[in-house]
Amino acid sequence: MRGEVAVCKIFTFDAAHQLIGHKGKCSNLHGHTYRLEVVLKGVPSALEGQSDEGFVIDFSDIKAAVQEAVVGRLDHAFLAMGNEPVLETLKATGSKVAMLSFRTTAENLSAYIAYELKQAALPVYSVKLWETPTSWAEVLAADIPEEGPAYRLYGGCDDE
Ligand SMILES: Nc1nc2c(c(=O)[nH]1)N=C([C@H](O)[C@H](O)COP(=O)(O)OP(=O)(O)OP(=O)(O)O)CN2
Ligand SMILES: [Zn+2]
Repeated sequence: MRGEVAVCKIFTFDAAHQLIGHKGKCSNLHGHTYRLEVVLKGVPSALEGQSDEGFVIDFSDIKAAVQEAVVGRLDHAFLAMGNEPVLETLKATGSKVAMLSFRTTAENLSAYIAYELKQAALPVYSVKLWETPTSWAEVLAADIPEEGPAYRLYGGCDDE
């Protein structure tokens, strides 16, 4: 839309996961320092003299909203599909688990994050999730179906 500007806030979080059935080393329990790039788009506020004048959205408000909606849940957690043998032990010993109920690929995680941020009423344009310094997945908010990301067709969500 005319006059729109994109703004981006970057986050990092640490998490563990295991891709059961992966043909390579990612079938092992392992961890990543994920880098999350959240891009929001909108027309900068024209409200003269207001705190938000000239902002699409205050970076500090993005930080708080993204932390609340996703990062707090994922940081220092085991990202679980539900089929990982280690899951019962983690639960029994009180370790932090984010029960996502989808295969925890970068593709699915970026779709999950974009969907959650949309649900939190943020004007999300895209979400890019770096799993390693050389691997990322990106989802455009406009490409997420109304009923939620494709992983919901073969997995549930939020059944912690
Ligand atoms: N399309 C996808 N492929 C892979 C995913 C994924 O989410 N989507 N995930 C993995 C593993 O989780 C793995 O941890 C990351 O794989 P990779 O980039 O191969 O990791 P490396 O440490 O080998 O990275 P290099 O920079 O190439 O050393 C696997 N595939
Ligand atoms: Zn991995």
